[in-house]
Amino acid sequence: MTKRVLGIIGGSGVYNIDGLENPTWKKIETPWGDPSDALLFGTYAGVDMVFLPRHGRGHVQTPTTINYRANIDAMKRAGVTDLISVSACGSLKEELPPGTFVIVDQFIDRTFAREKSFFGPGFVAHVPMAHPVCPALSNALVEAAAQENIRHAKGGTYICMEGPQFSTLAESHLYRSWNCAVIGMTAMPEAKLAREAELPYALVGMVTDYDCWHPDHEHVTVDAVIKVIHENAANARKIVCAVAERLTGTRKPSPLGIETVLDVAVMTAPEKRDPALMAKLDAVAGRILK
Ligand SMILES: CSC[C@H]1O[C@H](OP(=O)(O)O)[C@H](O)[C@@H]1O
Ligand SMILES: Nc1ncnc2[nH]cnc12
Repeated sequence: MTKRVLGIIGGSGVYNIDGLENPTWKKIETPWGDPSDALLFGTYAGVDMVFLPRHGRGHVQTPTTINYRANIDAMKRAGVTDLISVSACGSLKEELPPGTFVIVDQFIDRTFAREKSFFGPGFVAHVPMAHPVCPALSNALVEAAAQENIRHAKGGTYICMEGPQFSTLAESHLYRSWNCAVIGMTAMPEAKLAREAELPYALVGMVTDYDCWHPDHEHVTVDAVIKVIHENAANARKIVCAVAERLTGTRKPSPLGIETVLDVAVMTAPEKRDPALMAKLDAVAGRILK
C-alpha cells in the first residue's frame, strides 16, 4: 500500500504553511523547466506534506506564466500521492458570498495561452476528464470544512479564464448563464496535468468577491480580494490541517482509478515513441514506462 504524501498548492495570499514539523524548502528540478518556487516539505499530524506556492513567494508568476507542467511534475517527483489546490475565486452565484469555501467538482477551461499537456508528438495520450476531481479527496475537504464550521458549498463549476484582466460585465453574465459557480484564472491546466500525472486532485475555491455582475456589490479589485484572503487565512489553514488529520491511516486508491489512468490512455505504438519525450516523462508516466 502506498504511503500518503499530501501535496498542497497555495494560491494568491497563501505562500507558506505554518505549523509543519521539520519544515524544509527544497528546490526541485524538472525536465519542463522551473516550478514556481522551491517546495516546502514537512509533516502534520503524522502525514507527510509538500507545499508549493503557485505564483511563487512574493507572487512573481502571472496565471499565464505559471509553469503548470513543472509544478505538477515537481509534486510527482516529490512523491506526492494526493493533491489539494487552494485558490481564490470570484462568485457567480448570490448564495456563494465572499468567505465561502467551494469544493469544486467541475471545470470549464477558457484558457488559451498555456501548455496544457505533458504529451505530444511521439507519445500521444488522452486521459478522461469527465469527473475532474477525486471524490474521496473532495469529500475529505467537505468534511473538514463542516467540522471547522466554515461556510462551504459541496460541488460547483469553476470557470477558468485566461486573465490577467478580470472579466467584462458581459462575460460575467455569460458565465452565470452557463450556471458556473465560481471564476478563477489558475485551476486550468493544473487539474488536467494532475490527471495526466495520475495524481488525485481536488480544489477548494475561497470566494473573495462577486466578480462584476452583482448590482449591490462593487466590481472586483485586487485590494478587495487581498482583504478577504487575509480575513480567511485562518479558515484556509484550518481546512488544510483538518483535511490532513482526516487523511491519516492507510491510503485507499482513488475511487475513479486515477492512479492508473494511463493504462488505457496511450495511443502511440511502442516502436514510434520518441525516446527524448519518454525521458522527460520519467516522473509523470514512470509507472507505465518502466
Ligand atoms: C488576486 S485575484 C486573481 C488571482 O487569484 C486567483 O487564483 P489563485 O488563488 O490561484 O492566485 C486567480 O486565479 C488569480 O490568479
Ligand atoms: N472575480 C475573479 N475573477 C477571476 N479570478 C479571480 N480570483 C479572485 N476573484 C476573481
